[in-house]
Amino acid sequence: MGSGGPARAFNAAALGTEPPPCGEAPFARGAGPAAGGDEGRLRAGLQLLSVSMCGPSTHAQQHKGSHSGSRGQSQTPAQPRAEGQGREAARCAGHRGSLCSSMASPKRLQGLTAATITPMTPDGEINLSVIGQYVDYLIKEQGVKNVFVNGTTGEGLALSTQERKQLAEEWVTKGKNKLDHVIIHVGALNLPEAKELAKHAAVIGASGIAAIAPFFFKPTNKDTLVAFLREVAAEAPGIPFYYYHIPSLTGVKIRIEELLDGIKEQIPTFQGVKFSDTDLLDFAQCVKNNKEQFVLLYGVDEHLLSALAMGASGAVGSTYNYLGKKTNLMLEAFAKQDLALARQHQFCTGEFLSFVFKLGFGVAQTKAVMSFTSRIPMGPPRLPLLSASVDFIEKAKAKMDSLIM
Ligand SMILES: CC(=O)N[C@@H]([C@@H](O)[C@H](O)[C@H](O)CO)[C@@H](O)CC(=O)C(=O)O
Repeated sequence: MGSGGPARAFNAAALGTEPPPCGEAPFARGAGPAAGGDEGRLRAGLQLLSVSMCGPSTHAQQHKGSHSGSRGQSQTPAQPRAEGQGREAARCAGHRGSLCSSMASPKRLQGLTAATITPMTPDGEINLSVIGQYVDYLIKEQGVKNVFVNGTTGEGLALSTQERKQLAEEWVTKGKNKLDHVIIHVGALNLPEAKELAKHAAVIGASGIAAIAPFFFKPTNKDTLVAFLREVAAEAPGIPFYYYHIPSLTGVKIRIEELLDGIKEQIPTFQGVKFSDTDLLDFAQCVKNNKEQFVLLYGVDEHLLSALAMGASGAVGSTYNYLGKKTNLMLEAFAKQDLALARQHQFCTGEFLSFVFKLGFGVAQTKAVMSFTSRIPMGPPRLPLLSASVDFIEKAKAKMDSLIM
């Protein structure tokens, strides 16, 4: 499976194949042997793509009895033991034991990562009581074993620092021995808060941290952005750092190709980018120049197949909460070079999103969709976001039911 699967030439003819309807069984069509000579073009895109479902080792297997004090033993070259890791381990030793069994995983982040929703009670408090159920749902129902906590979908910037810490702790605790990666988004509008959250994430044993660029007072060039990120990353010197690029929301449009040039010298724990943008030229340049060094995770779910063709290492997004299973089938088809089938799965996600976009779709509506698909109550969003309407929920549910069987 994945890059280790039998080499088959890219089926150029399949490019013109009409995809079967959304509900058709996987691998029903287009899986025949290849005719075209474009194998090399896709091979690059396949090499680092490994479907998360196919990864045999679980966090539990990798870390039986481990503690962050011994984390260095299992690191890959991509995660060098950073200076100051001992300091972090020492901090961890002083922290309450149950959280300190370290989520840091020697496995590179790949496959699907769900950008988690923050469950809330009807009166708008964060609802930690359903996180355990949420973890089990993602694994069992969606085949997703990585989470990105307190990001956009998680309303991270609408939460207090205290709430963000509580959520981070709950995800690490409930994900222990179950999830492969718990990445905590620690970005904030001010440096002290981002640093505090980064330090906290390291202490509780998160597998990695990510940060957006601050977006009220914005960095105006690469150097100021790197200076900000460097200070944040330095608070968690033993775990990977990912830059969260989402220019549509931050307005910070510094190109990632430029950012990555020389970044490792500035930020030793820099591991990759969560690329939530549609500039596939920038994305492709990042892959071309840095694929072996960095994890390049794509964040526009409806365009994921295009990013896979460009060589994405994996994806982080909101729809993997409820369309993870479908998207995993797409990754699997892509890894098998069955482009027609991969496209069929992408079209399904696209059909749902295209439908809900017309109704008005954002984080609030994502919460509603997740509530009816998972049957875990996600509650309302926090102001200034408003709850999805009953009309939206009925229409979105009917559409989802027509696509997923
Ligand atoms: C703007 C936005 O919310 N983008 C989503 C996508 O998953 C998005 O919901 C999806 O592609 C539908 O447009 C993610 O990139 C956000 C994300 O990963 C996060 O919650 O941090």
